[in-house]
Amino acid sequence: MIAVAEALEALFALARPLGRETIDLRDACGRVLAEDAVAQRDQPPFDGSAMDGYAVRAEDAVPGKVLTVIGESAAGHRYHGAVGPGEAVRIFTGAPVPEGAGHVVIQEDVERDGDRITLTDRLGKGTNIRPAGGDFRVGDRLSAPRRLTPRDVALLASMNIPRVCVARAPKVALISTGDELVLPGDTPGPDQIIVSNTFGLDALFRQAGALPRMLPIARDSRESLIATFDQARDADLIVTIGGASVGDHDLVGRVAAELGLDQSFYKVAMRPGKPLMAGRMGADGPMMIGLPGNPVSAMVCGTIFVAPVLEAMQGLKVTAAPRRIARLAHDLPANGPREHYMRARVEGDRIEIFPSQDSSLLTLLAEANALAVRAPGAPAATPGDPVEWIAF
Ligand SMILES: Nc1nc2c(c(=O)[nH]1)N[C@H]1C(S)=C(S)[C@@H](COP(=O)(O)OP(=O)(O)OC[C@H]3O[C@@H](n4cnc5c(N)ncnc54)[C@H](O)[C@@H]3O)O[C@H]1N2
Ligand code: MOO
Repeated sequence: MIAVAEALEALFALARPLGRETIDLRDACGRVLAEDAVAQRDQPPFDGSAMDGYAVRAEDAVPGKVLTVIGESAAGHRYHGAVGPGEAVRIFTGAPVPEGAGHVVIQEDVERDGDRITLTDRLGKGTNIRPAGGDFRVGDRLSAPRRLTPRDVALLASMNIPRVCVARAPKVALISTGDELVLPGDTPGPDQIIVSNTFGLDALFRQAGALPRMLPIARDSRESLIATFDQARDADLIVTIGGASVGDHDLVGRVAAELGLDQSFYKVAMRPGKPLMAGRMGADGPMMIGLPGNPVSAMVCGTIFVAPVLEAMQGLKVTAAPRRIARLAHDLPANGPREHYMRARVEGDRIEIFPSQDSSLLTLLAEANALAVRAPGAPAATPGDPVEWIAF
């Protein structure tokens, strides 16, 4: 058995960065920017008004001043001309500030009578003018690599970048194994259950920017597994679920070896997740990660191992899930010899670790928002003790 950190290192060594592709900006959210995006223009492209009001010369922006309105500047339609002494241009938010103007007096600070305005004595401090290029300038960059957020998409749009170069999304073939499994919506036989973690992992991998494909459930036979693996040849990563342990029907390791798996490791000193395996299906074949079948084990291993691998494949920093510290809400017994990832809830800086950690319990899985991490052999802890945790 190897330690979690060693397993992660071995996985990162197996993960190969994928190529790039150029896609429409509307499809870019959640993808990883592979090349710096470069602004094609200044924003704003002109000195613009931040408010509805009157553009006046800086020296005319004094309480009590009486000015003559000579025209209008609206968003999309500038005033062609300059503002002279004693003059004002009616202006609206987003409109170009006319030449000569150094201040926009908001309309609430003005009394208007025909073409004449009188500035009241309430004039605010700022000029209400947004300088040209004050947001970004042509040539400014959004640096790669970076997972694009909806906010990034807004910025890229305003930089006039309709298509972006992103890392290709890793193709993940998800293989569930077991005679006992049927899909949600099917009618299970008396000894059957519904696949669950396959769907959880599918969602998790999508969040990590991958394109998972759920293959038909492989039955507990060599032939069925071989046929299913065969459908996964074009994947970047094959993730199997179940059949990883030592039972008579746990065939994944044996069949994968028969199909050319060059195994990197099998078994990790962690709880849950011990029977994890990984390797590559031949020199040019897909990477393979075999997850344990227990629903919690599969989701924990998906979070701790597979999601970071998917990030690495997309060119993001090669790093383990970040850990934070919270204060324990109760007593906790000493840990055993394996690193323990315990379902927990974090509220503020307080962590409550669930009393049952049975790796089959999906209700507690859904209830958790954190995995408390306990080092091998950690001594008993008491309320207020610091505990490391990972978002889950
Ligand atoms: N004698 C031993 N028995 C077991 C050991 C051991 O070291 N010695 N390890 C235990 C540990 S730890 C785990 S974890 C499990 C993992 O076993 P497998 O990876 O072989 O998983 P299965 O036996 O196929 O399934 C376990 C459990 O999970 C259910 N399952 C499987 N796939 C799914 C799915 N896609 N969706 C929902 N549920 C699934 C399956 O029905 C079983 O109940 O082995 C222990 N045993
Ligand atoms: O380690 Mo198994 O993964 O406990 O449930």
